[in-house]
Amino acid sequence: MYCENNVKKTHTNMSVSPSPHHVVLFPYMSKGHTIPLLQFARLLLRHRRVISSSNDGEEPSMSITIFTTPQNKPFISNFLSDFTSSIKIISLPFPENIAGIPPGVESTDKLPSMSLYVPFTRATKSLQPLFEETLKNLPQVTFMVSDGFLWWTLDSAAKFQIPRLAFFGMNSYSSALYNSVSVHQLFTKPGNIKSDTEPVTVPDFPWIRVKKCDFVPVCTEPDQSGPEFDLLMDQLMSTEKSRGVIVNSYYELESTFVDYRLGVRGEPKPWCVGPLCLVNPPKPESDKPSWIEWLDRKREERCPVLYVAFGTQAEISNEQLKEIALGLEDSKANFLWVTRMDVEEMIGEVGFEKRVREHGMIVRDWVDQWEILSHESVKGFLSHCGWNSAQESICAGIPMLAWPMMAEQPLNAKLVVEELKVGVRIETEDGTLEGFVSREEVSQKVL
Ligand SMILES: O=c1ccn([C@@H]2O[C@H](COP(=O)(O)OP(=O)(O)O[C@H]3O[C@H](CO)[C@@H](O)[C@H](O)[C@H]3O)[C@@H](O)[C@H]2O)c(=O)[nH]1
Repeated sequence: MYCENNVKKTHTNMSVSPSPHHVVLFPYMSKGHTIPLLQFARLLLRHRRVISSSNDGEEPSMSITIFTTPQNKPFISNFLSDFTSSIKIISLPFPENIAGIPPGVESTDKLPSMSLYVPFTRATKSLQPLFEETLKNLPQVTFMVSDGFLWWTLDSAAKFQIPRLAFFGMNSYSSALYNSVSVHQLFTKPGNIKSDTEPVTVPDFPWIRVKKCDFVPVCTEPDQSGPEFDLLMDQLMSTEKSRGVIVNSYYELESTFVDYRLGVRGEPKPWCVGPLCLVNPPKPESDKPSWIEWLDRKREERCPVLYVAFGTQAEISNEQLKEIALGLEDSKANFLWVTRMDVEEMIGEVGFEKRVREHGMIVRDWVDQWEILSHESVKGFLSHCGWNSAQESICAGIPMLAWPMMAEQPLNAKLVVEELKVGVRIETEDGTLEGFVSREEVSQKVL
């Protein structure tokens, strides 16, 4: 890519490099999509250029403009607070008066329900006129990376002759399986399967068996129409016409599936730029939140800790939450549970936190998950297998209890359990994705 060429030039000639590249990033308004693109910004800024041959002065070989909306700007500024001189953040107002979406909600983790994903995502198109007005007045842009969900940014990029790369949060294993299942019409051909839970062999990967419920319904229902399907088509078409796809993963982790994707005709080239969690800067020792102090104490007591977290979008019923809480309590394992929910209130068990106080801590704040997974006390991760969480766990060397809940998470769980063999699957009672998980299943797998 551009940055590699530039670095080569600076190192071979040791002469003053050409003026820096200017990159535009436009993350989708969801933490699981925004975080890896911000990490990608960090990665780009690591590339240095020589600015003076006399004193070997260097500076980042790129400047970056990040587009977002007002409510998301503080998170982004905070995340990249050490790079203020090379990064500019521009807020475009998010539309109001969208049916079902409360005013001020500009990120999927704040949505009352993920069933609002389609109107929320469609609403982002109203940012397009101001986005283009702003692009007109920016210094020349070398390339743009925008989220695959923001399909309309391809048209904006084309208007200004900017090469656009699409960022997709999925790994190559999941993308390859989605592609293969679709090409072979494994689930969409009528009569091919008897139930959503029947295992079927994937023709391109004969050692893998998948179930219909491992895939989002919009991709497997024979009747392929409706607002969700139309949105998906817009996103896929715009990705197909892009210059490339940025993937937060690495070749060595899933080479068979990267090779498969490289061979798909008509698809833009995937660039594996991960694992992006490794660019996270170390935290200062002086700045310890209470949960890190708690983990420090567990290290002194030589007690291994299970980290429990289900990402930023999972929707868990009160009944299911109660089984998780009581399963963790029964297991007697030390656990650190990060959740936005008020567990006691939702499970109707006042005193739960006090009861488990000796071995469990529940945190409702935003945490630095990478810092937690990197802590010596953490020896396991009960996770929904969002790709960021799963890859962070792999990079930190922490085995997972894989409990997928939505999106491509069932495939991430298969990758973790069956291909990489670094996790154990939590099973629902009926084998479906939405099925119920008993407290016994939780406590037995934890042990
Ligand atoms: O208090 C918190 C909570 C989360 N995180 C981070 O937030 C990210 C969450 O991402 P992920 O684990 O992928 O979960 P989701 O938020 O559920 O991610 C969505 O986006 C992912 C990437 O596309 C998909 O793989 C998931 O299925 C989809 O639900 C991770 O980097 C976490 O480290 C924190 O740092 N602190």
